[in-house]
Amino acid sequence: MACRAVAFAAQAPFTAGGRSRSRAGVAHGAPLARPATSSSGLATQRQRAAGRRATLAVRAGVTVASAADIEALNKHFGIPGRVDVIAGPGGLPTVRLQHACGSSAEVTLFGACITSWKQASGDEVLYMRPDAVFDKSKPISGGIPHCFPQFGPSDKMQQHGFARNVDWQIASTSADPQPDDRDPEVTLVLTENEYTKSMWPHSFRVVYSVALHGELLRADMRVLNTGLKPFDFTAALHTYIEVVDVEQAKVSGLKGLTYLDKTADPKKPVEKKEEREEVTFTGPTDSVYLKAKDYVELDVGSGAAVTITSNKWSDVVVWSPWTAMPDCYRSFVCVENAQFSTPVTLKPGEFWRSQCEWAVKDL
Ligand SMILES: O=P(O)(O)OC[C@H]1O[C@H](O)[C@H](O)[C@@H](O)[C@@H]1O
Repeated sequence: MACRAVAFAAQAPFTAGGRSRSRAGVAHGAPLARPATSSSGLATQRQRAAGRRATLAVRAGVTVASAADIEALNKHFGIPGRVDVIAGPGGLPTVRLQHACGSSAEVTLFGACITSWKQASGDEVLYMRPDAVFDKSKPISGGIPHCFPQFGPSDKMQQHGFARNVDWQIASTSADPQPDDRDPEVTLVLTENEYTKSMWPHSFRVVYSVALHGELLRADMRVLNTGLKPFDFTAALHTYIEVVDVEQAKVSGLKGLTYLDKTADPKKPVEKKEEREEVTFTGPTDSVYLKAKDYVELDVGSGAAVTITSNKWSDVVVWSPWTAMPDCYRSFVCVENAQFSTPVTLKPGEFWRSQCEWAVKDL
């Protein structure tokens, strides 16, 4: 693991001094997916969608966040040029991280969703579904949304839990003062409120840090039981990755694992064994690989792969909706780190921590 950013209280805005120097990236110039909806096409789509939703939000009298709110957050937490609070998609307050090497990432406070991760070349790695909306009427459909405290359907709460459907708070921002290693980072926090308690009667704190280390994206999630009784949870980082075409995409690192095939009925999965060296896509796919290894790779079909290295996430989910989403299924695959097969039990005062790193490599 590379060194962590030194925590830097953002109340005193930090302007990194010293010479500016980019780190060698993971895959400078690696050719990323360029499907029919290319990265630039996607970005344009996203801006258009954002514009549409902003208009709707005003018409409906919904205030996503005023410019003054965003300015105040930026004044408090911004580290100019490295960590900036901006009006993101649909005007949602969004933290933009920019690494000295040219890479960037964006995280919305609504849902703590990583909506964008770009390499230094400007290539977007993540995928935003065309039906994504940014007015808080539903979770953001794309990027890396959270599933917490529930992965999948539940009788007690919405599919995949409430974390992707509520506002998180910025706890801190940082940038490493070492001139060679300026990892911009934001830490977001979610705690219980009346809404979460109506579905899940527990006191908790989720602390989620997102950082850029060169072109590599890093997420660190901690869940703390702040209440007086134990609770169980499941979770996932529901990562949407853009591919050239779903039929050219391949996931490796899953051979030999037992998986739950949820395609027929998510509530009654069928247990199977993965015999394939590379998982390819020829129809709807919804598989939870149990006790997965800490490394999987998604070949996006352009001569590049997204590598996913994790720690403490027990399972990997591979999902393609296929023609159930006719407008977009060809352009993405979800490869998700999940904690599903063994729910985590936390006693009062206990915490669980998991980490994940995404990088791009040439094949
Ligand atoms: O549409 P969403 O609620 O975002 O869920 C999208 C998908 O997420 C996961 O990958 C699950 O395994 C699927 O069963 C589910 O359909």
